[in-house]
Amino acid sequence: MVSTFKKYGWFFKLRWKSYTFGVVALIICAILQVMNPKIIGTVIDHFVEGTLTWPILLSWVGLIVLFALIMYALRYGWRMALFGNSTLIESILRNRLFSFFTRMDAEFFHKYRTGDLMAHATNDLAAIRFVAADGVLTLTDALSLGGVTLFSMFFFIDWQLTLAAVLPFPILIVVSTRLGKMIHSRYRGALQAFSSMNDHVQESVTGMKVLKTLGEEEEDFSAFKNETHHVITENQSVYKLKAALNPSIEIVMGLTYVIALLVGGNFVQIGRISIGDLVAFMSYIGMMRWPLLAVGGLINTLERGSAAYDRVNALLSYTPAIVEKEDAYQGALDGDIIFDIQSFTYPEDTHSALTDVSFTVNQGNLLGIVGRTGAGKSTIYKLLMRDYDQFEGRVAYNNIDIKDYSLESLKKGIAIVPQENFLFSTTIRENIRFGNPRLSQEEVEKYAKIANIHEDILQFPNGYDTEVGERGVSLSGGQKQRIAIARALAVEPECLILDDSLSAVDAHTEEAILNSLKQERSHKTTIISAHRISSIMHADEIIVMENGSISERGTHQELIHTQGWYNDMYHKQQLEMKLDKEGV
Ligand SMILES: Nc1ncnc2c1ncn2[C@@H]1O[C@H](COP(=O)(O)OP(=O)(O)OP(=O)(O)O)[C@@H](O)[C@H]1O
Repeated sequence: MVSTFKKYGWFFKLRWKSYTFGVVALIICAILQVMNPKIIGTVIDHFVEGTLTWPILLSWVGLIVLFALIMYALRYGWRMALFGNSTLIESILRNRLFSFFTRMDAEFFHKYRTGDLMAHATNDLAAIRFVAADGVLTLTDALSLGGVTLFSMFFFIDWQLTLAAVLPFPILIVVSTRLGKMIHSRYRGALQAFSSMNDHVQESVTGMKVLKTLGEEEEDFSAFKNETHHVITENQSVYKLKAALNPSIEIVMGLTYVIALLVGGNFVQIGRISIGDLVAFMSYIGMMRWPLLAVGGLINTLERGSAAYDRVNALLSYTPAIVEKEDAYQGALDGDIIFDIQSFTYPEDTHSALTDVSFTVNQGNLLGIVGRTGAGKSTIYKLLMRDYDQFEGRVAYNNIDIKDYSLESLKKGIAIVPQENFLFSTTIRENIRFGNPRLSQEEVEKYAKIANIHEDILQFPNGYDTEVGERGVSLSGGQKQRIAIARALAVEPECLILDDSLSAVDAHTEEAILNSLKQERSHKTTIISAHRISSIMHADEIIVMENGSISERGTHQELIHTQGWYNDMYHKQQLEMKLDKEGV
């Protein structure tokens, strides 16, 4: 219990004023609450002794009403204080987690599944919030109400009677601690099951089109039912223990009542305590029920919060493989690119993805990369962007090692249009100026024109204000690609990489885009990879990749005069185009 609250220490320090107010208010409430049985006992004794008068009765009732009003105000106060804090800790951690996600590298997202990360950001944070409010509230309430009640029983009624009545309480402490530990370990299992089910939902919804095309809905649904069943059984095992906790408290309470009645009745007979005292004592035992019951609830809340906190913390302590050097070069990235890799192997892979790949791209030049799928084209881009560090060799811009640059300079200097492009659920304008939100409409249009998408956008119902993404218009693959190109151009990158990003546009549009790119980016470097030779044939240099190595290199003219893969591919594609035109 202490260890759980220790984890939250930083937050309690941050909000110490409201926590102090909340805790003090709870304690005052507890003190006022234990006054009532004592007042009732006193009134009963007046009644038994025949000394009860209207003024006495009214003054005691007036006191009860006054206490009730004060308690109302205090309860309102502590609720506001504690629950306000709990939403704050949730939002602090949520922001921390989100900014952490945005800083993570490719390896991190390769390692963690999206569903897991979603479960951290929702379920875990809710459990943490619960501790910061309900946990603190229950602990303070249980301790103060239980403590003040025991104190009153001990000092205001009879200490021997109190000792006799609380004899069964240690049993309860042992039972609840044991069950608490078991609940903790089972709860971890339940969280993991939920996380895995979350993954399934996320993957199935994202891949619904594929599922339907392959007619796999039934199989996927039955796999999902298994996962749900697993979540249910894991949670049931938690509830079984929780269910055992409450009845054991009832047994202890019953025992306490029996002892209090036997011993207390005897004390009344021998004149040690009054009848009013015995009635007050019985009420106090009733008041002990909530603190004792709360212990069970508290264990549960704390275990959940603690498990969730550990999971979020473990995630936040992930150290990215890509770390910026202390005195990293902050200047803009420019100049020639030197790519000289002797070998690169993906983490957790055994065979090398790139072997002896060397090339230089002079500033302002266009490099074309072609090759079969899986040949290593995208891997080159990942190293050019410093997604991975553990390669043998060197990557440099303007003769400065890529590892010496600040991550910000790299981010600003390189823009990639990946094969699978992604548009955000917002307007086309916002998508284009995503990396540069201050762009004016004229500038946005300029980049849309270079990417040859301006005319298409004007045809949409709301022009640049048209929403895209899940709730917006459906765009063709080629339109998506061109908007993604405009978005990359809008950051005016020193190095623009088009990773097979013209595959869905027709040959005529492709030519137009390449021509405008050549004009607009004559002083900046562009790298294009494509399956279609026409996309890169005008490049200053073309390299052909095969199995992670360069198999051919040169200009288009040079390559079509060698008897290699490039030449074969070029002629094959020329023939296909010719047949297409002839409508064969
Ligand atoms: N994250 C990764 N972990 C391990 N291996 C990977 C990873 N990404 C790619 N690979 C492997 O590296 C090799 C090169 O892949 P890469 O994506 O660079 O090929 P590509 O030429 O871009 O192919 P395509 O034209 O189909 O995109 C492939 O064998 C691929 O399976």
